Amino acid sequence: MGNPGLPLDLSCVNNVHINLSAIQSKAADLQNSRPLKDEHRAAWLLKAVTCIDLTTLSGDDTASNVSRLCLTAFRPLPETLLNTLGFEYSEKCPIHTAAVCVYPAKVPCAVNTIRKFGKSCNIKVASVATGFPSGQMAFHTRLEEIKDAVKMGATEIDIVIDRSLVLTGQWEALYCELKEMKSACGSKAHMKSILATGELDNLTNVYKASMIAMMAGSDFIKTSTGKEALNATIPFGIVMCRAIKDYHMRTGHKVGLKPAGGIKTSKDALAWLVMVKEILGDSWLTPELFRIGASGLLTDIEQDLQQYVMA
Ligand SMILES: O=C[C@H](O)COP(=O)(O)O
Repeated sequence: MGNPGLPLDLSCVNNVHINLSAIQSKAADLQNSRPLKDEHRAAWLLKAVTCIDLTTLSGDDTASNVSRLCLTAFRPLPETLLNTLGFEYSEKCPIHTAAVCVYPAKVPCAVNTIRKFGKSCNIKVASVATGFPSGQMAFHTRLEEIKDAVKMGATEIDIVIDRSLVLTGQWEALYCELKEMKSACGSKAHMKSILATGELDNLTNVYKASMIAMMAGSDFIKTSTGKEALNATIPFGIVMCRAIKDYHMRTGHKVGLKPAGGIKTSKDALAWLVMVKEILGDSWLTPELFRIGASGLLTDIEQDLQQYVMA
């Protein structure tokens, strides 16, 4: 299922150098590109909603706030607002977030709530794993955490990579760890690999870690945990999209992108959608290939849509 991966080929990473100023200038071009036409803004914001992995990853998470999160995933916008925009919540339930994302201990609660209220929507339950957010746990413990989350019903596992393997150039060791993690996910769960880009020192490492993660079978590559000092930025996104494009050209396989961490405004969300459209094309703008991991984005999208309908 998903990305089968490739045998390790270090030639994909050995002679790579990513030019920081070229990426910064691409990011500036994207920022200065023509704003979205007003008549398309609502459609893009609704698209963003359907691509959200609605997240709660707090030390004080409880069963009730996880259940509430699942209900919000099921009905992310007020019904009146949706109706004004020409949509409705129906049996087929077209407007819902792609997934909820929680700690492993909260997977049973999320699975039960989604089963009860949102089954027809196919909202996925994603669990972070492998010692999130630091990844600094014994390897066997990290693998067990994946297996437990899958057993409890998570169908997407957001693993964190061991950043020390990137910082010391141990690409083969990183590949081997990720291969074992992918196999711990089994045939039913997708693996999303969190690179923690803000801790990888430079953009060349971001490209290399992206490539290794895809070769090892990651179904998505994800920027950040939301806990690093520097989280999802457009320059990181550009480099990851270029790696995804190179991997696609080489294998024909489409790997997804998940920016996460600090994405809080509709403007941020639209910037990511525009960047993905520009580099990877429209076919990546679906929940199968693009997610936004966010705990606090929906409120701003709702306010933006309210203003849009009042204008
Ligand atoms: O994986 C998702 C992130 O943890 C969400 O980060 P955030 O709380 O900054 O939106």
